[in-house]
Amino acid sequence: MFFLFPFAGFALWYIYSTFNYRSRRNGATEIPGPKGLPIVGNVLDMPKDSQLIPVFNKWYREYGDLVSFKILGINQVVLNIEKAANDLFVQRGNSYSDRGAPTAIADDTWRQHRKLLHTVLSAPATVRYEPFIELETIYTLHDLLISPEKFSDHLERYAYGIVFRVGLGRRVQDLNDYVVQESIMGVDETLKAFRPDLFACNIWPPLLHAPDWLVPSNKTLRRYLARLEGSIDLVQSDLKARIKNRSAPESLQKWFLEHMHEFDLTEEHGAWVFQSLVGAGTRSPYNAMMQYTINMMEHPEWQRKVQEEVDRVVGKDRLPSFEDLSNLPTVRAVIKEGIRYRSIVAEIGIPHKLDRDDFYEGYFIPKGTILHANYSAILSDRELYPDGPVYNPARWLDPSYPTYKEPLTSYPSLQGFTSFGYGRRACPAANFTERTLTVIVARLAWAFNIRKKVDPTTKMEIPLDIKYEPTPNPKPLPFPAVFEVRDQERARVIKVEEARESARDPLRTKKD
Ligand code: HEM
Repeated sequence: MFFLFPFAGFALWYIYSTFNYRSRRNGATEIPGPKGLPIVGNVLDMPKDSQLIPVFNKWYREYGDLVSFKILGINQVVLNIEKAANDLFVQRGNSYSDRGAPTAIADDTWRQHRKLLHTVLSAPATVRYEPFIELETIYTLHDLLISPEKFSDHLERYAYGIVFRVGLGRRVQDLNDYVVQESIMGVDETLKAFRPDLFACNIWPPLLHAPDWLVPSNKTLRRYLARLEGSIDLVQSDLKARIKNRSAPESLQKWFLEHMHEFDLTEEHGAWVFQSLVGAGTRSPYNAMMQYTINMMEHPEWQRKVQEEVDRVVGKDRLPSFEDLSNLPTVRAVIKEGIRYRSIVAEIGIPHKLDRDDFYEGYFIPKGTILHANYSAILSDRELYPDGPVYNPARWLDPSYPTYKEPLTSYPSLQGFTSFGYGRRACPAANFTERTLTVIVARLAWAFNIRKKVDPTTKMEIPLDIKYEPTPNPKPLPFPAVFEVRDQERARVIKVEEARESARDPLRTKKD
């Protein structure tokens, strides 16, 4: 009997909100979009096992710059042009900055979280961690030298290695680390929760209290949150024990615990902030490195250009370092274009939720609407990107393109780039990402040729057929690639550096 309550509640809410909506709209036009079915809306238009981008792009072609659809009575809007994303997410950021996902932090403390994130990820703060970052790159080059076929694991370990070392003062030796495994699970589940059609309680919060047999995603969500809390507790108590016995190395979380009085946050909040750093700060850089791998195989001419630049600036006898980055615009261009290209083929933004009724260009956008920036459309805009979806790093290096900016010692840069989001929810780590990605990519280009695998029977290169998971910020599904050290002298430099730097690693334990 009780299980009928959510249904009855839903029906009443649906009828009420339909009538209420008409009066609030006050004669304004509705944003055009595909007509859905009664009650369920456009649920059936959502592809269960593939990406949302093709659906959003099809609607863009059919309905225009702004498209609206509904999932179980909740309005959703897709923004297909930069102007609309800027006008709403940036100019009216006060009202368009909620997340609206069950795993997102929903209370008002997120503003304090942002303050903390901006403080710890600011340029001066991260410069302190450059030696740690270089150390992680050396481990990665060494891993790739020893077992190049596991390139995907090594690049993922780098992404985790950086955030765990800098953020939490933990070393990640491999992906089997328990806390890393829990984080990978956490990131996977969080990203699913940001899809408009998964996690029923995301769409209609009272369903969180429905029985599991009725809403199976509730069980998944509870299990995931419990595991996540367990791993956060583990990291936090481990760190506190090490602070107490004075063995804790420098890390952003240690810094927070020592400066907590400057923020209106508790220890638990702080722990969640650093969990969000792991959640948000591992998948995207890993994807960017995988995209670099794919692009170097698909565009060997750009691999040659990057290697020529790195060799000219750095030479053969030492690894590229942070001091070289301003002289490596091609490396930065290849990274930025890779992120743009990936956003076009595989990423929608993380949704923003509107917290009041609003009117925009004659349209009514009701309170509670979930808005998605369609990066694929925005980053292929013909005015800014004349050759649209083509992978072309020259657009950042050649004055004939509208995206070119000088001086090349600073540009291309990831600061303020669309792929990092908009307004108050924009990625706080563009600078941190820029530095951690540029140094690893410069070192990868210096050390390895990346090429397609050759079929031993036909002796022909195996063509790439890259597919992505069906979530926002998806991982590419496994694909083959060959990482080949460029020459034995470079292999020697990597081995020498690894031996020297790992001996100095403050997080090395006796059993390593
Ligand atoms: C290629 C690398 C990266 C890309 C493309 C990227 C992109 C994004 C995007 C699109 C958002 C959502 C923005 C919005 O809602 O409008 C975001 C949020 C966030 N990113 Fe990044 N990011 C990257 C790397 C990182 C790294 C390395 C870290 C941390 C070390 C990080 C930490 C965060 C955090 C904490 C948020 C949530 C902010 C909030 O909700 O208030 N990101 N990022």
